[in-house]
Amino acid sequence: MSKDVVVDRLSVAYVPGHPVLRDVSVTASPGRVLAVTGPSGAGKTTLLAAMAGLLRPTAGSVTVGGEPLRDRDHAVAARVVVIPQDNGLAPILTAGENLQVALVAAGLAPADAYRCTEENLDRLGLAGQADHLVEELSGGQQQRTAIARGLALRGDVLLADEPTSELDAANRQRVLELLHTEARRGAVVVFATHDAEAAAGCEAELHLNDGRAELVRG
Ligand SMILES: Nc1ncnc2c1ncn2[C@@H]1O[C@H](COP(=O)(O)OP(=O)(O)OP(=O)(O)O)[C@@H](O)[C@H]1O
Repeated sequence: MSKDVVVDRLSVAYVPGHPVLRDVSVTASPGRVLAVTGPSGAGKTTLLAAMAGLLRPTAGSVTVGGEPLRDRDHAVAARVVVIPQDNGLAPILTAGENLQVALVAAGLAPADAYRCTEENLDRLGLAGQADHLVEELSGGQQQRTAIARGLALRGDVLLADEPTSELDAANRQRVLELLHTEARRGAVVVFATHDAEAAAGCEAELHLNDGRAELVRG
């Protein structure tokens, strides 16, 4: 069965009566990259959080493979991987340990987790940083570590929140190519971005403005 992520007439409010997403509908499909664009505060992070099972809708639903998402545990079981805007790295661990811990927690044997960590740090140009504590990494290196961790988990759905915001031109290009590679292996890929050119390179683009959505392409 195709594992579409279907957002259907979704509304989300942090404060009752003040929705930050209103009646948003969009379908993200395997093999395609959906960019979520819109000004600061438009609701991009909120939409990704709802698609990750992190926020409960006030109305409407998010379904993955036809099943309404109940919570984050359900989303993890449905292999929905998140690369958060703040990177979500454990600062007391090294870059490598941040991947290994996540991979072992996801069920990999330690030897496989070690190999997968090396491979994915290398894909992000971080082979030399595996043993560095997160606090010893630059902002861009931290962001690439979080992306390496997200890719290593090989989700069926990959949700990335502004994954290129801290990157130089070469690394931005590298990360965009990797996101499209994830889609080519059959994942659903959704990323929030302020980068109009990156969004234009995606199969679909959803533009949010003040919580309302318009599918501008796809
Ligand atoms: N935890 C929260 N509690 C209350 N309001 C929140 C919370 N998180 C976000 N908001 C509000 O929801 C709205 C949408 O925020 P969101 O972070 O989804 O926007 P965004 O499009 O991702 O912005 P940016 O591009 O700046 O990251 C904003 O008005 C924000 O102030």
